[in-house]
Order: sequence, then C-alpha cells, then structure tokens
Amino acid sequence: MALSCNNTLFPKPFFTSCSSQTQGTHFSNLPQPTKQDPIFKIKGPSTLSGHITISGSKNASLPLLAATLCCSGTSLLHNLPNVSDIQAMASILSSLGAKVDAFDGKMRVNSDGVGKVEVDLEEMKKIRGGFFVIGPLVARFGEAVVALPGGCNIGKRPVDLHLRGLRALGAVVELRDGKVWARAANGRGLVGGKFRLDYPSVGATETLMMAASMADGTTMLSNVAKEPEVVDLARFLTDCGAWIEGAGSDNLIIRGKRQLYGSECVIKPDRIETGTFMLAAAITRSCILLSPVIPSRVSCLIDKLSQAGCKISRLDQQTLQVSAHPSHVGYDLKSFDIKTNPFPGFPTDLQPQTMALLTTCTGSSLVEESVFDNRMTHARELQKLGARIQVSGRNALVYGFDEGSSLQGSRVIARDLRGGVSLILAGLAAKGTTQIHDIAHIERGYENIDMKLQNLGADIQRLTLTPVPLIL
Ligand SMILES: CC(=O)N[C@H]1[C@@H](OP(=O)(O)OP(=O)(O)OC[C@H]2O[C@@H](n3ccc(=O)[nH]c3=O)[C@H](O)[C@@H]2O)O[C@H](CO)[C@@H](O)[C@@H]1O
Ligand SMILES: C=C(OP(=O)(O)O)C(=O)O
Repeated sequence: MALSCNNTLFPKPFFTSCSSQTQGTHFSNLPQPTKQDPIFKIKGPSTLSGHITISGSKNASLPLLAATLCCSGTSLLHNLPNVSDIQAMASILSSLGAKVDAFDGKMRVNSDGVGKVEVDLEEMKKIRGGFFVIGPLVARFGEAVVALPGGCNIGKRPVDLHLRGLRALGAVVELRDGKVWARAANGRGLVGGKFRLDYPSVGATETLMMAASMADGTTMLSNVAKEPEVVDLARFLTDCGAWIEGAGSDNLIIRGKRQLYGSECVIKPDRIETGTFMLAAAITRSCILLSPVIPSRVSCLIDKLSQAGCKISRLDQQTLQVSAHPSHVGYDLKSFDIKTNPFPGFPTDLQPQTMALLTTCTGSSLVEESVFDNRMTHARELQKLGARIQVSGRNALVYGFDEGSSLQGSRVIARDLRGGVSLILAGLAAKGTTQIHDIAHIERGYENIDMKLQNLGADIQRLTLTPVPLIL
C-alpha cells in the first residue's frame, strides 16, 4: 500500500513523525542501573543458520497446570518450557498445598492435599496465568480468594467475563480489597448454566471450561475463544474424565462430572515462539529449520511471510524451513499489512515481532492492534534503533528503509514480553551493538533465548551489570 506521512488515519502522531531523526544511539533518557540488571547485548547484523528446537507452549502450560487442581490423584505434564511464568505458577500451586515435583521439563502435581484457597498477592502480581486457579478452586473446593492478576502491561485486561461466567454457574463473586472472593452458593458446588462471552476471551473461556467441567449439570458457553490453547486444555480435561464438546469452535457444551482424575499430557510446541523464530529468520534474511512445530497453528504468519517473499517449506510433519536469504528469495522482502484478531486471525502475541520485521522491508505497512488497547509501546523502543514508525492509538504506520540504510544498535528497554523480544529481533538486524534492559519480561516466556540464538550463529550475550553509582 502507498502511505504518506499525512495519512488521515494518523492526524496526531503519538511518538515522532516519520522522519529518521530517531536514528542512532539513545542513552540519555535511560536510568543508570541501580540494581543487578541482567541485559542482552547483541552485536549485529547477524546471519542465522541451522536448526532451532521449539519449546512447549507457555500459554498452553499455564491453564493445564491450573487444571491439575481439578483432579484427584496425580497429573504428569511433559515438555513444559523452562521460563519464569511456569516457575511462578508452580509456586502458586505449592502455596495452596499441592505437591509439585519439577524434573527434566516435567511436572508431577498432586492437589489432593490442597488446604488453602487464597493465593498470595505477591505471587499473583507476577503472572496473568495465576488467575486461572479461580475456576478449579471454586469448582472443587467451593471457594477461592484471588488477587487481580499481573502479566504484560498491554492494556486494560479486565476479568469481568471470567467473573460473570462464574456467576452464571452459580458462584457468588465479590470484588473486595483488590481481590476476587468467589464461592459456590449454598455450599453445594457449581451448577451448569448458559453464558455468552461478549468477546472471545482466551482466559475467560479457559476459566469457565475448568469450572463447568466439575459443575452439576450441563453448561453451554457461546462466543468462546478458538485458540489452540483452548483445544489443548479441552483435550487434557477430557483425558481427566471431563465431557467437553466443541473445542476449537464458537460454542462449547460441557457436562460436569463430580470428580476428575489426574492424567498425563505432553505440552504442544509454542506457536508464538515458533512465529518469533520464523520472524528472526526473516529479519536477518537468513535460512533456518524449526521443529517441532504445528504448521496449522502458524498459518497466518506463513501466509504473510510468503507474501513478503520468504520461502517457507514443510520438510516433514513437524519441521519448517524458513528462508529469506537473498540468494533464495531473489529480491528484498516486501512490506505487508497486519491486523491482529482472535484465532484464526493474526495473533496479537506476534504483532511486535512482526512490526520489527516490517521496519526492514521495502515499502510501508499498516499494523492494526485490535485485541489489546495499549500494545504499541515497543514502537518507541524500535524508534531508538532508527525504525520509522508513526503510532496513533492502536494503529501504527511502519516505513521501510530506502536502499543502503538500516537499523542501528542502541540501548533500549523491554517493556513487555513480546515487545521485548521484538527488540532482540531488531537488534539482530541492526548494525552495531544493542543493549536490552529489563529482560525479565522476555524471560517470562522464552526459554534460553540467548543460547538458542547463539546456536544459530547470533552474537548475543546475557550479562549482569554491576550497579554503578549515579553520577550527577
Ligand atoms: C496467559 C495467556 O494465555 N495469555 C494470553 C491470553 O491472554 P488473556 O486471556 O488475558 O487474553 P484475552 O483473550 O482474555 O483478552 C482479549 C481481550 O479481551 C478483553 N477481556 C478479557 C477478559 C475479560 O474478562 N474481559 C475483557 O474485556 C481484554 O481486555 C482484551 O482486550 O490471550 C491473549 C490473546 O490471545 C494473549 O495475548 C495472551 O498471551
Ligand atoms: C501477553 C502475554 O502473556 P500474559 O497474558 O501472561 O501477560 C503473552 O504471552 O504475550
């Protein structure tokens, strides 16, 4: 599409105009480190090659770990990613009294000994996924007290649909002192009900699936999320003895069972990590192999990257080759537009990484974020690397480079998980050194990302800076 700086969609640029004045280094506005501050230091530009192993999905693992609270006996989950969100979730389950053993990427959970239904506020602040325990706790133990959840700061993120849905299943739910207090009315447990979600929220769908699986009677949920992680949760709950029909469609019918039993499950490969590494190949104009992957879960990105000119081949059931190498592609990658949407639409969790790629393509692109109301803060950081992006509310215009110019290394801050990883991608493509601060956000969801990229040939190091005194 042809776009100009005066496009009427963007009457008041939020960050800078589309000039290249932001190119170069930007150290001045950054706070001096005052505490141990691990950073990623990247020397670019990099060319990647070789094979990358994709870890289990964080967003599938979190609700599955919560679902183990529904089960009598022991559950065994395999292929959990070694990331801080999973450790935080394990710590929440232990704090409730569940027995959790973690070993070799596996977790064995037995929640028969749960003796507490209140989650510690500090634990809840760390992650979004901690809120999932509300459904299983009310359904199996009759009560839950859970603080409002943390997670990425990407917009308002209310939990009204979780709470209204629980009320439709007979729970009494109140908000007091920043906590949600929920209990099954009359001490009789939850009862089946009907609930239509105003928006197909992934988290609310998962909370209500877990709750309804143990409610007395049949529950009908409509306008539910169709994300693959919902399908994975339905499969696990079914293996535990639940009766769920319709996972992956707009409507769910769930017949509640009095008791569910611990089961075993292998977490599926992370589709967002898959997409992130596909974009890493594209932004560095490289060729890499990725496995294990489920291609149908990243088909939106496959379409967009193919449109840009990347060559994507399926080598076997679970191996993809992504090539953006000039000798394979023949010309530089072309820009494309994206609009994020619930699955099967373009995933919001790949929007920042895609924006990073678009800053290096020829032509200009429109990025529309329709899922979250404040998921553009990475644009400001990408600008520090010289990217030409104009943000207006939930939309961004991204201008590619003219021949000969490119991103330049700089010091930047990871402001959230996917925005943070978009800076790694940009740093790989940029000339010179990029330092990324606040990388704890990135480590919430990416297992050993520095080592995985080193294995592909990138010059990236994880360093811990020693605190320096503030010089006035
Ligand atoms: C731990 C986890 O799995 N996180 C994922 C999950 O987040 P999460 O489950 O929080 O995302 P939702 O699908 O619930 O949120 C989507 C939209 O619905 C709104 N909403 C949600 C719940 C509610 O009660 N009321 C309401 O208005 C949100 O503000 C947002 O605008 O799905 C998102 C959308 O694919 C992903 O970006 C997150 O990575
Ligand atoms: C937004 C994300 O995570 P969370 O919902 O846990 O904040 C994410 O995984 O991109």
